[in-house]
Amino acid sequence: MIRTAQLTKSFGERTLWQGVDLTLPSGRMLALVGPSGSGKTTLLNCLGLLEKPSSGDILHGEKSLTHLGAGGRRRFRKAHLGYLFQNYALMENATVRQNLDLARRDRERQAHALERVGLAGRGGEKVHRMSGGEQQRIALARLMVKQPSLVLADEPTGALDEGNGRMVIDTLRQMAHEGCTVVVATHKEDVRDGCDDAFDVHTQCLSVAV
Ligand SMILES: Nc1ncnc2c1ncn2[C@@H]1O[C@H](COP(=O)(O)OP(=O)(O)OP(=O)(O)O)[C@@H](O)[C@H]1O
Repeated sequence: MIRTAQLTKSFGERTLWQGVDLTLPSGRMLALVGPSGSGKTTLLNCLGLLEKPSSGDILHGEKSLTHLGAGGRRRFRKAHLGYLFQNYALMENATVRQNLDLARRDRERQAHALERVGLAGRGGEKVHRMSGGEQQRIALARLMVKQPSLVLADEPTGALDEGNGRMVIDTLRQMAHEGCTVVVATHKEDVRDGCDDAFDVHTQCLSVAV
């Protein structure tokens, strides 16, 4: 389980959020909501150890993650974290399969994941020839192959039509069901409604579903 303790982030004089205490239990989906510029992506980046908070801590069990060095952060990210970010972070000149190999070289899992995201049989294609929405779905397939314990998703339905958007949320829900924690930054009401809990980074109000 990951939790934050009095987490605060400022850029210069401007404080985005302060004293954030969040518990992220496995099996649950948390939506990060709030107006544009309120700091949803920045909070995701901090949880993903891509950016440092100004103060406070992020804890995995009793272990502080904010005090890890570069090597420790890299190992933690590799072992535990999965990202579904807007730039997809795919190797564009490689094939879909080569991208999935980076997560885990398990052809059976890969085939299942590609089928789940509607890209069955496309493993040999070069990523840069595929559409934005298809690339977003490759990133989702890569997550399914990796099976991280914490998934961080930034507007994961952004480039997708309604049906594929629903498929993404259903897949994240399935991953939560299998025991991972999912955190989703979103403006979209249907995505928020698909999550269990919601944290408004602007008002710092947490709504928990019972
Ligand atoms: N490295 C940085 N230096 C200074 N300001 C930054 C930096 N990174 C982000 N910001 C500022 O922090 C604020 C929050 O940005 P962030 O992307 O986290 O918001 P957001 O809630 O995700 O917005 P949106 O919904 O529009 O994507 C913005 O005003 C942004 O300009």
